[in-house]
Amino acid sequence: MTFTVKSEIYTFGGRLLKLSHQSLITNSFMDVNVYLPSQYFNSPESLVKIPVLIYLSGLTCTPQNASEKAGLFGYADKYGLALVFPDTSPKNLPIAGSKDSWDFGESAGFYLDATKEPWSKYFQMHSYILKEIPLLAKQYPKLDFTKKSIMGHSMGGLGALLFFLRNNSESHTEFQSVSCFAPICAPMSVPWGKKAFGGYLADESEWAQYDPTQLIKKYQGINTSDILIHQGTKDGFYSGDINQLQPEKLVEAVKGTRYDGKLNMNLVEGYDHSYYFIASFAGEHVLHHAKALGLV
Ligand SMILES: N[C@@H](CCC(=O)N[C@@H](CS)C(=O)NCC(=O)O)C(=O)O
Repeated sequence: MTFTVKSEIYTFGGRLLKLSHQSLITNSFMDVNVYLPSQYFNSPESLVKIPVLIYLSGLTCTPQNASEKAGLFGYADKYGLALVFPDTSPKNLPIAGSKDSWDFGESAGFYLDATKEPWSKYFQMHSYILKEIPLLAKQYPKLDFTKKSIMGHSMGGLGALLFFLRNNSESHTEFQSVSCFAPICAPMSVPWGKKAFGGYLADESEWAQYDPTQLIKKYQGINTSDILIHQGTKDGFYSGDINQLQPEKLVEAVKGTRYDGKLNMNLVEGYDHSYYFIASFAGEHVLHHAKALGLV
C-alpha cells in the first residue's frame, strides 16, 4: 500500500505529513496525517524505533482539526513519539444522503465495523485502524507499531476506549495506554450512539461490543494501566439539554472490575467541548502515554 504525500510541513522540530491512500478495507480513498518527531530524522537508521500515539477525532472532523488545534506536536517531539491522525470515516461515497447529517454518515464513523447495508461496504473503521493504519510502517520503517497507544476526543474518545478495551482483551498486547477528552462513554444509552448503532449495525445484539461501559465489565487484558479522561463541566454535550457523554456511567461501570480505582476521571471546571479545552490538557495526555511507552 502506498501513502501519497500531499504535503510535508516542518513544525516543532519534526514534520507533519499529510497523506492519502486507497484503502482496501473501507473501499475508498482515506486521508491520514502523521507527525514524525525530530528523533525520527536525527537518529541513526538502525538504532531508532519510534512509538506511535494514535489520535482519534470527533464528529464532523477530518485529520486537520487536531493537527491544527490540539497542540500535541511539541510534546510528541519532546518525548520522541509519532502521532497518527486517521480520518473519522470514509468520505465522498456513492451512498445517497451520506453527507446529510453531522452525527451520522460521513465524518461519523464511530470506529465500528458496520454490518448493515449500504454502510457495511465502506464503514469498516474498526478494522481500518487496526489493520491498515499499521501499514504506515512499511513506508516509514522507523515507526514501531508494536509500541502504540491511543487517545481521542468525543466520538474519538469512544473509539480510543473501544480499541483499548476490546483489543487488549482479545490479544493482550495491542495498546499500551489510553486517554480521552470528553468521550462518549455510554453510547447505547444516548441519542448519538443509538442513531449510529441503529444505523450501522444489523442487529441490536452487536451494540454492546462497542460500548465502553459494557466492555470494561469483562475486560481481560493483562494491561491495566490507568485510563486518563478529562471532561469539561461547561461542555454543552455534557451539561446541556442532552448528556451525550455520560462519564458518570463509566465511573459506575468500573466499580468492582479490574479497573476499579484505575479510572482517572477529571471533571474540569468551566471547560467546554472545543479544541481550546483539548489543547489545555494536551501535555498531560502525551506525558501519560510517553510514560506507558517507556519514553520517560
Ligand atoms: N455540530 C457542531 C459541533 C460538532 C462538534 O463539536 N464536533 C467536535 C467533535 S464532537 C469537533 O471536534 N468539532 C471540530 C472542531 O472543533 O474543530 C458542528 O457542526 O461542528
